[in-house]
Amino acid sequence: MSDPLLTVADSLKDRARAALGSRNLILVGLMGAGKSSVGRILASQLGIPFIDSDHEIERVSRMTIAELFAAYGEEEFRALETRVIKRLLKNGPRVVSTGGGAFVNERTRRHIKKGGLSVWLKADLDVLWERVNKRDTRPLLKTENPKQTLENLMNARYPIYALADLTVLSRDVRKEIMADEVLKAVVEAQKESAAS
Ligand SMILES: Nc1ncnc2c1ncn2[C@@H]1O[C@H](COP(=O)(O)OP(=O)(O)OP(=O)(O)O)[C@@H](O)[C@H]1O
Ligand SMILES: O=C(O)C1=C[C@@H](O)[C@@H](O)[C@H](O)C1
Ligand SMILES: [Mg+2]
Repeated sequence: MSDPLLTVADSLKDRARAALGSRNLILVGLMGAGKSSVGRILASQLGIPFIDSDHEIERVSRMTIAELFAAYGEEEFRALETRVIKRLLKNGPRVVSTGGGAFVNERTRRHIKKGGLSVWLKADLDVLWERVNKRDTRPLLKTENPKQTLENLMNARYPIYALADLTVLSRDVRKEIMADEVLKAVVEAQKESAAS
């Protein structure tokens, strides 16, 4: 006999995959929200490719994000990020995890809105801080008081991230559970748009 729990999980993946069609699933949100790690799980569950825009930027430039910021400054980095994300979204369906500032940039946001379904992984300050303070690779957090900087970024960016199509609360639960919550949100959104 088939395991009823497995059947439910399979049908969630299948329903989310069907709801997505040829659209990309694009994760946005602050550093540490889980875009890269949850994105990878989502892609494997949906059976579609996963791409992380920060990794792609590092691959094409053959520099780290920190080196790019140091050598060219944030403005040049954002221009490169816009171009890379525009290209990544051309061949859906894919799961695309974006850098923390991507959706805040108006041009990049336009490409994301056009390129698929955007999901904001929203987390509170303590969850984010617990996750990001373990590594010092993030140039924007190289300040006197990085936790305060993170809070300032939250205040400035949360109203913009809220423009994403869907919002999923990123909590301190396993990444697989977070991925399931994203799949459920995708299915629910599809049901709502079919009903309207
Ligand atoms: N649900 C979770 N539970 C526990 N740890 C998590 C969870 N999600 C992410 N993490 C951990 O938090 C850290 C940051 O996650 P991740 O790199 O996925 O975030 P991000 O949103 O891609 O950040 P960035 O914008 O800096 O790339 C990683 O060490 C990851 O393993
Ligand atoms: O929040 C941000 O603006 C950033 C987040 C990272 O993903 C990188 O894209 C870069 O460090 C900038
Ligand atoms: Mg990431």
